[in-house]
Amino acid sequence: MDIHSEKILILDFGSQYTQLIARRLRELGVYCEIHPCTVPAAQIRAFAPRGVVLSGGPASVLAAGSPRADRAVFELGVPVLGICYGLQLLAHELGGKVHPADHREFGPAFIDVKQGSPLFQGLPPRLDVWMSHGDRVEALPAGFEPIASTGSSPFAAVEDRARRFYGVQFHPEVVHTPQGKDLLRNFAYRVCGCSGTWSMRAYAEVAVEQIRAQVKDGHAICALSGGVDSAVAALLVHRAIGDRLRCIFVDNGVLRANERQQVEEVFGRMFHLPLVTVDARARFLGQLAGVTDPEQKRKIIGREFIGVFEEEVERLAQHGERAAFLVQGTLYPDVIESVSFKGPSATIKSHHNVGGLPEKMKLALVEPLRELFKDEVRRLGLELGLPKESVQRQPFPGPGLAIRVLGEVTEARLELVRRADVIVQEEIRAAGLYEKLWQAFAVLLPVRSVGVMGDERTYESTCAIRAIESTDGMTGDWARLPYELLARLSSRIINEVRGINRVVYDISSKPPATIEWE
Ligand SMILES: Nc1ncnc2c1ncn2[C@@H]1O[C@H](COP(=O)(O)OP(=O)(O)OP(=O)(O)O)[C@@H](O)[C@H]1O
Ligand SMILES: O=c1[nH]c(=O)c2[nH+]cn([C@@H]3O[C@H](COP(=O)(O)O)[C@@H](O)[C@H]3O)c2[nH]1
Ligand SMILES: NC(=O)CC[C@H](N)C(=O)O
Ligand SMILES: [Mg+2]
Repeated sequence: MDIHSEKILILDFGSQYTQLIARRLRELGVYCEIHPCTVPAAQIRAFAPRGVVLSGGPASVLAAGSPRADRAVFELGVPVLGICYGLQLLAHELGGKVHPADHREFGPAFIDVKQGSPLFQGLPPRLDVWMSHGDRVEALPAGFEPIASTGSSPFAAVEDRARRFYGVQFHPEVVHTPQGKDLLRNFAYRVCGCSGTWSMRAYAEVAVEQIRAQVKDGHAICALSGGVDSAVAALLVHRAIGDRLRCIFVDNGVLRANERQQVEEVFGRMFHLPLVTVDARARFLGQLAGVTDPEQKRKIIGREFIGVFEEEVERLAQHGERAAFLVQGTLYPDVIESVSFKGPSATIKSHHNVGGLPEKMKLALVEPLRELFKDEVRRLGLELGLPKESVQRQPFPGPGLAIRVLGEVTEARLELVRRADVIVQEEIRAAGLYEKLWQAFAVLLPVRSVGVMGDERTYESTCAIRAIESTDGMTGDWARLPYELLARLSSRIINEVRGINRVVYDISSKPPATIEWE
């Protein structure tokens, strides 16, 4: 079965919404990939798309050096949909005219649709849309006709039906264009001839076959954290190669309450995954002793993880098991971030990175989730029988509580944040908010303050609560938790966790703050 026979190529010109185009198409059961607009023609041909989408972008096609796609896209004989900058590029490249508009359009607008185009089939004659542009198309290339207009622009949507080229000035991929998904469905199904064969079930089958073909012999190791990504990757690989998989869970001493027991329970006893827990608490805490700098903490943890995995590979070798493969839960956003059209970005914090592992240990990578977004991984997890609690688990960073204990990481301070975190988890769940929030957790600050409890003076630690709404962790807003919930959190933590006498709520969004405090 080739679930990749219906593929759409998205060329990225730097729009903030490019990923949304991919999500919408995938929701429609159409496999697609985002590539930088600079991708060479040979690669485009090899990808063999059923259609191409040109994304929006911040540049103006009128500016010298603004991004272009290889002209081969227009010669593939497949449909093209230009969105915003993509439309302007179509017009500019094929002989039309683009100019800065007198009236820039930002925000909601409506378009009047000329009936008859496959792009608008089944849609009403007037549509609410979302605009965000300063340039506009003033003259169409030969062969093109307008198919929708706004009060201020006659070319809100255009087509060259013979060549199957389409362009829209608005953004069908954003939720503020309520029927945008129908338009994208029309493009994918009616214009490109896709039928929506991409599903998580089909994906799982194909992935399992591919893993079998890749891991023909030898063992594969997988660092299993109990998080969604590594769990789903491990389950897929286990399906493919059974007990040639060795999962390694590291108890690094900075886990949350009961985390080790839960992971062993779910993956060992429930899924019969061959799981080894390495008790490395002393090793990690020993190395972290006295360290307060966040980057240094992260680097130590990354290094110790690698050390533990190396020792495990060595131990397997002594038992005659040659580990030749490393399973990683790399997701599609991780992949696109490294190939994006946009330039390299500054290092904000070093995410503990198991990525340092393979080269050093000469293991081939098995990354069965490389094509998926987080919500797709969650659906795949359900498909593979992972319990709902595991699938909906909020992300938990590899460096664990070490980066949620600001200042020195000691057993005593870890215990404070652990106990506060249990209360946060309980109350957030009880309020029915766990799945709505990207993350909610407690942070122990290196600050003591004066309080009065039972007529006694206290001078104890401060705990901050972080609750964040986000779709991908890249940006986020602090959650407007109900006051009653905040009150309960504060009173429970202060009453139940001896050593904390003050609770504060973090009201910073990302950016400019980050989600974790270190
Ligand atoms: N305690 C641990 N033991 C073994 N491997 C770990 C541990 N913590 C993290 N890892 C490895 O680091 C990788 C990255 O961690 P990350 O938190 O990004 O992913 P995850 O834990 O699988 O999913 P989630 O993002 O939902 O927490 C994990 O996929 C896992 O391979
Ligand atoms: O596996 C991980 N290793 C790390 O080193 C790491 N640091 C942050 N995070 C998680 O990533 C998301 C974004 O976090 P920040 O806004 O703090 O950068 C949030 O979801 C964080 O919990 C990590 N995950
Ligand atoms: N959102 C976009 O693609 C904008 C395209 C172009 N930069 C303009 O302002 O018109
Ligand atoms: Mg994790």
